[in-house]
Amino acid sequence: MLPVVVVHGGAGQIPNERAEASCAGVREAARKGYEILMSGGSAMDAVVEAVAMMENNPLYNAGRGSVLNWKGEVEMDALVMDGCTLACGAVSAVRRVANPIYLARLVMDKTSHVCLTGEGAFKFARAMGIPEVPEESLITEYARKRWKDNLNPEADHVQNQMGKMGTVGAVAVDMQGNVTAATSTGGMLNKMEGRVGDTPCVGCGGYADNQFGAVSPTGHGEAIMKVTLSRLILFYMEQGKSPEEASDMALTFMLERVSGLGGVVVVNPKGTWAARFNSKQMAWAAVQQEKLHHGLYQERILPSLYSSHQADC
Ligand SMILES: NC(=O)C[C@H](N)C(=O)O
Repeated sequence: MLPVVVVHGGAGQIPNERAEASCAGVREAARKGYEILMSGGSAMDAVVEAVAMMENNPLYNAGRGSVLNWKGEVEMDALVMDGCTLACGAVSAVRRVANPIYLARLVMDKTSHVCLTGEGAFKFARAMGIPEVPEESLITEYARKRWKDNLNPEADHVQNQMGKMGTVGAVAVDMQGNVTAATSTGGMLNKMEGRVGDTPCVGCGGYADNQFGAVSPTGHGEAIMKVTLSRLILFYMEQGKSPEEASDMALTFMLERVSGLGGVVVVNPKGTWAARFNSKQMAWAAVQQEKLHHGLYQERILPSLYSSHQADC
């Protein structure tokens, strides 16, 4: 088994002026995760720290830089999962915390629950000593401008969300062969207040099981939930598919069945990994055997957003 960390910075179409920095951010996060693994750290520490680093980077739609809901507020979702025990922790629609991924991990470690939401999640953060941050500190000029532009009811929210910036996520395999997944997001641009996306839903916004592997997805949350994307990929892997084949099959199914756009990072317990997407771009990076791999564009074209498949019911 070969330890590895694979991270993504969201599926979509990244504006040219943000592309380079988005790619640099995922590379930095993957290196950070890998350093943790190489110093004997756990796969859980590696994915949580890689994701926290991207939450702190205002370029991504997670933590600082999150997109705004229709009222102009930040509500964030996050999930962690440990493939050794199937322990998982999540928060949804949480406000005024800098790193929802740390809070998700605390839900896993310190409670008997899997997911805490809204005000309850925020109160739990305070009880755990996580400081309250002003909402303003999470909001960037860029996010506010996009929110304003999209107040127009005619705006295509799914297309706009997918078009500009993304959720962050990571998967890893450590030296003990444990696999983990972590995902964090501000959700969909101009979403309704209280909207919960795929990210905190186990099997949708991430999954990890030492028997099969781990997945962290990004993309249109409602579509991801309808096909339980993360678990579907692991189901295909359980049937003998490689991480790449399983990802492509599941992403194609999501596109054809519910017109869903998105991308995933995936590992199996041996350390075979994949970063695949059916959107135009997804910033991703992986480190294994001291080698950094990274990308932004499709290498091999999957059915893309430009071929509009609609399932007939
Ligand atoms: N860009 C994203 O990945 C959004 C996230 N999956 C959500 O729907 O909340």
